Amino acid sequence: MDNLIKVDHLSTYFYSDEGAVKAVDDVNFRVKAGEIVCIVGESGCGKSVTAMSIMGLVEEPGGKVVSGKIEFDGEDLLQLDKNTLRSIRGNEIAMIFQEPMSSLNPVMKIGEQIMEPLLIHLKMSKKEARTRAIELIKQVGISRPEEIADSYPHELSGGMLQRIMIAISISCKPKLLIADEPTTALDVTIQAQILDLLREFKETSNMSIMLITHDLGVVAEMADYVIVMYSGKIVEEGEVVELFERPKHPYTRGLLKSKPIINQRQEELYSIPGQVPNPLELQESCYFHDRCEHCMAICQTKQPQLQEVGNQQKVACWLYEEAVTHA
Ligand SMILES: Nc1ncnc2c1ncn2[C@@H]1O[C@H](COP(=O)(O)OP(=O)(O)OP(=O)(O)O)[C@@H](O)[C@H]1O
Repeated sequence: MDNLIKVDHLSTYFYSDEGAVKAVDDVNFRVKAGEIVCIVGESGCGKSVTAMSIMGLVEEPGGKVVSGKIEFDGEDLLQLDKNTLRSIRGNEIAMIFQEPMSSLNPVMKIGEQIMEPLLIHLKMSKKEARTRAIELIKQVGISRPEEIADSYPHELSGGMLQRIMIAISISCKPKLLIADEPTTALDVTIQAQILDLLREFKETSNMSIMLITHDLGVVAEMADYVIVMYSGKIVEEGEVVELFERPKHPYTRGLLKSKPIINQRQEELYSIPGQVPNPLELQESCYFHDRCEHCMAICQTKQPQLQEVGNQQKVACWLYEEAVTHA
């Protein structure tokens, strides 16, 4: 499969009086055509900022993509002017956010909001766009589409609004859909329906999806490939089955251990001890060392690099250094 997007040495920082936060720090990954890549990790590890960097939504002077390349369909998005990037955004690359309410315009009818990208990017006439908007509402599983098209966002439930966001995001048949915690605010049944919908579109249109989540249940169900982030860095990545069956990084293992198991009564859910380090106080060390039960002397003074440990799995952890150097 070809790479649709290739992110190389991406670093995005935020600046404040207290210093620079390396929200994304030298991150490399690929998303192939028709593949679902999940980015997983606790809050604050850089998942959303990775997505915002791809979308060109990191705003200076507070934040800045300080280095790297984001090759999409052979072009470096970071080198494009604002207008070209805007024409790619919402058209070839679309994004769904966690809170549909904050992405929709409260005073504009649903139908008009779905029509907008069709008018702008696909240059449809108003009549064509309206017909297509109604089709899209139907396609995301909402009945009475005409009535819904003439409603305002506050008249719809959270699950319906997220379906509308999906309708908007797929309206121009994007090659890449970035979904940032698209189901976190929804109850489990609706969550499953929304995930099914995303998978269905991926399968029928060969769209690639970059799915950001902290929920390993969602990862297990959706991902082809998984990227685990911690404190702005990728600490492990691999094919979903491999990563779930043979997790290497103690952080990944901790995340998996804290995942509830279906049909099994658990007295108390495990949680990784400690907290994500303050991004302003990161030292030259493995950032996970003070939460890690396998911490060695080297982990406290030197940062491990991401290395291949077989079967396309990569890990940044000193525990595997020997296996790597003797391989
Ligand atoms: N606009 C901003 N200004 C300053 N710092 C920011 C900004 N946006 C993100 N950050 C910082 O960048 C780091 C990474 O944040 P990011 O939102 O990418 O995390 P995340 O993994 O997506 O977490 P969550 O699941 O909570 O969204 C955090 O330390 C965060 O505080």
